[in-house]
Amino acid sequence: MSSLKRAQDEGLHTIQIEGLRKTYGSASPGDLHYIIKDVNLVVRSGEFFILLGPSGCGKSTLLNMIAGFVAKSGGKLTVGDAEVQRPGRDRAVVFQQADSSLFPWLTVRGNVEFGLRMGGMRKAERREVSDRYLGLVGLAGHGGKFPKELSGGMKQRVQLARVLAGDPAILLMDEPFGALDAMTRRTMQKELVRIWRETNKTVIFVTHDIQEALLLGQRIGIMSRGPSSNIAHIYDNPLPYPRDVAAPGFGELYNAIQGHFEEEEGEVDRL
Ligand SMILES: Nc1ncnc2c1ncn2[C@@H]1O[C@H](COP(=O)(O)OP(=O)(O)OP(=O)(O)O)[C@@H](O)[C@H]1O
Repeated sequence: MSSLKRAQDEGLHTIQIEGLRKTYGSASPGDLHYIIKDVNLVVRSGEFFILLGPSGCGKSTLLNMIAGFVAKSGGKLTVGDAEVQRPGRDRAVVFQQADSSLFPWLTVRGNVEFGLRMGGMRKAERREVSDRYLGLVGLAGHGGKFPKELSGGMKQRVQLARVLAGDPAILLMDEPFGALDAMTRRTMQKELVRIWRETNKTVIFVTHDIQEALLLGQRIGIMSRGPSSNIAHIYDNPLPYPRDVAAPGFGELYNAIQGHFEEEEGEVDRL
């Protein structure tokens, strides 16, 4: 049994969030402006969880807090037994803009191997790992190219391969396909599901696209409109993988989630 699989079985990478809050600078305690407030959530090891919500509600803030990039203002946030206080090798983030995360002076292979080289891994082993992950993301044979020679979708695959090469237990994905054209996006969604099923990683995936949420996630956490946003409702998505928008049940779930947002909009309008 692999160490990741064993860790999952033992719940070592379960993410537990209780009463989590984030506020940005305020002069007096009575005047606190909460970005997120009282967020409660448990994400199980190996789960594919979606954070879905309108622009500006705090999805990236929450993801970055789990990553350890953004400090909490209150509440509890643990991975396994450990309180999250800083970034860790068990968690890695895939950003929307691959451009800003890839080193333009390194080849595709150089980018994928960068973290491994910094970690002191020997060349032959690095080569083995980068071959494996470039193959997994469909980039075998492109290792010698530079980022500027790649399409947007290919760059995003390199970013994913680099993150996977570090073998984090938890993948935190912040609208990773948001900048791609519709066809490439669909291909990447399918690839991600395939990779997730092959690697058993925990995925938390941020999107504001209901269709994307339904194609990917086992559970979909709906964030309320900010400020003081929290997870207002969680939808289970039991549809079998690989998924298709035409699958029975897809439309019903889509309508339920859309209805949820329309109701919330109505409440905002009535204020
Ligand atoms: N460093 C910061 N200082 C002050 N306010 C911030 C900071 N970072 C984010 N915010 C505010 O927090 C709120 C939530 O932002 P966040 O980027 O988390 O939302 P989001 O749901 O990911 O949005 P989008 O879907 O548009 O990316 C916004 O109102 C934003 O202006």
